[in-house]
Amino acid sequence: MDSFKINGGNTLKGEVTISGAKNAALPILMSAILTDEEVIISNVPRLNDINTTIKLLLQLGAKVDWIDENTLSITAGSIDQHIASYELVKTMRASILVLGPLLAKFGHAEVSLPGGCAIGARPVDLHIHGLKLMDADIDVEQGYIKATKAGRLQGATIFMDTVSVTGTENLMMAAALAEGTTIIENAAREPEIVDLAQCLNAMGAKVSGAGSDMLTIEGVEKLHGAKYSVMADRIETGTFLVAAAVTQGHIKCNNTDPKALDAVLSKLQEAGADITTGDDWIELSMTSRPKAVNIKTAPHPAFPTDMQAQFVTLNVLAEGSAHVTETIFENRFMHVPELQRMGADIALEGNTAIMTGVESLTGAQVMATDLRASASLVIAGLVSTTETQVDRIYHIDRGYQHIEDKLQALGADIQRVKGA
Ligand SMILES: CC(=O)N[C@H]1[C@@H](OP(=O)(O)OP(=O)(O)OC[C@H]2O[C@@H](n3ccc(=O)[nH]c3=O)[C@H](O)[C@@H]2O)O[C@H](CO)[C@@H](O)[C@@H]1O
Ligand SMILES: C=C(OP(=O)(O)O)C(=O)O
Repeated sequence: MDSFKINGGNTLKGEVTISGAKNAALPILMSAILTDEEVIISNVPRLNDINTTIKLLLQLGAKVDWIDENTLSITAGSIDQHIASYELVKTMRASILVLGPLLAKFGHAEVSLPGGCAIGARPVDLHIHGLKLMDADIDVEQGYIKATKAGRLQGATIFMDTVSVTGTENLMMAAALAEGTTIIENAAREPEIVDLAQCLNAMGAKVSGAGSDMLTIEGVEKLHGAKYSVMADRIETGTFLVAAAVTQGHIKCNNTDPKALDAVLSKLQEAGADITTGDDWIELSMTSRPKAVNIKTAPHPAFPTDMQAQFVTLNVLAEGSAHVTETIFENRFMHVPELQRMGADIALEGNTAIMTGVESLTGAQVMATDLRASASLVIAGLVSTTETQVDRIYHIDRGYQHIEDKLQALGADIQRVKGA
């Protein structure tokens, strides 16, 4: 397993190009299942999760080719399998996103239940409930969700008890080919939902209301091919901005969308960062130690859970004390014990971490447990006074394209050490 060796102390300076968003690309790639025609998707990040998605589409029988470094061509007309196996689903929970498209297009889907992961139980009951309301027959047997529908799914009004991002996406994709109109109430409002809706509409779907908590999807009989470019990764952007802030650096993130990062930018400003934005760039300059900031995660447009771990690291090094409360996932503080081993002062009380900033951290051998926890440990390594080794970085490779190359270009001393 690969690890990172980081020698902290360098100030991050320069420009970084932000990649396409993992969490938008995954549902968009799956949406190609809904049409027999070719879908060309650009700004696709080169990530392990994308490789897993391609493997899954190929196993189903789709034709998938890279046209250039970040552009994929997918033709799903040849799909003749409808099963997403445990082997793939266990490495990527987002594989659940094949359920809606396969069922809507072929009337049959078998998808392994994803099970829990390091950050929480992560059930998929809302996905199943919504599809049942659309008249699908669904059984859970031997660890698999087995869904069938003779004829087209039926439009329905679906109230989501809890705001779910992939739940909303799965139902939106299923509804695109259903007979009649589907209304999704208490829908997720994340920018990635808007991106998927725009891609579906480019394929001929009739989705409106994306970005609000009520989606209306008028089902159509057929979708057609399209060309679509994936939105920028707001979490990658936020991660680089926090990394620059803790090193008291000055960076510009290009190819990104400041409008998708309101909550994060406002917390960085509260921490003392000077932020300037343009249509597709964000510049951050930090000339002093950050000030501690209180955070509470919640669905968009509130502060994203996927930026929580990075802000814990910022607070660990900040002037003052702060609370970080995680309201989305029940176990998303796995980075805390690792940061404590580097000298962080953090107390955990239920779903709240209470941090009192220290002036510096010392390096240690630490273990990445999930994607954003890994990012927070890398950021801690950038400012620690002795060498940090972050193990199990396959987690980080799920969601950050060439993170060490991008950090090196900004002046960080970080090396990938190849493992067995
Ligand atoms: C691939 C992708 O886009 N992943 C993102 C997506 O994950 P994901 O879509 O899996 O997360 P959800 O929005 O579904 O989860 C939100 C909450 O709803 C609960 N829940 C969800 C579905 C369900 O059927 N039943 C249920 O109870 C979850 O356990 C969690 O407590 O949104 C999360 C919340 O912004 C992000 O952290 C992930 O990065
Ligand atoms: C939790 C995340 O991803 P996933 O839902 O794919 O596990 C994430 O992107 O931070």
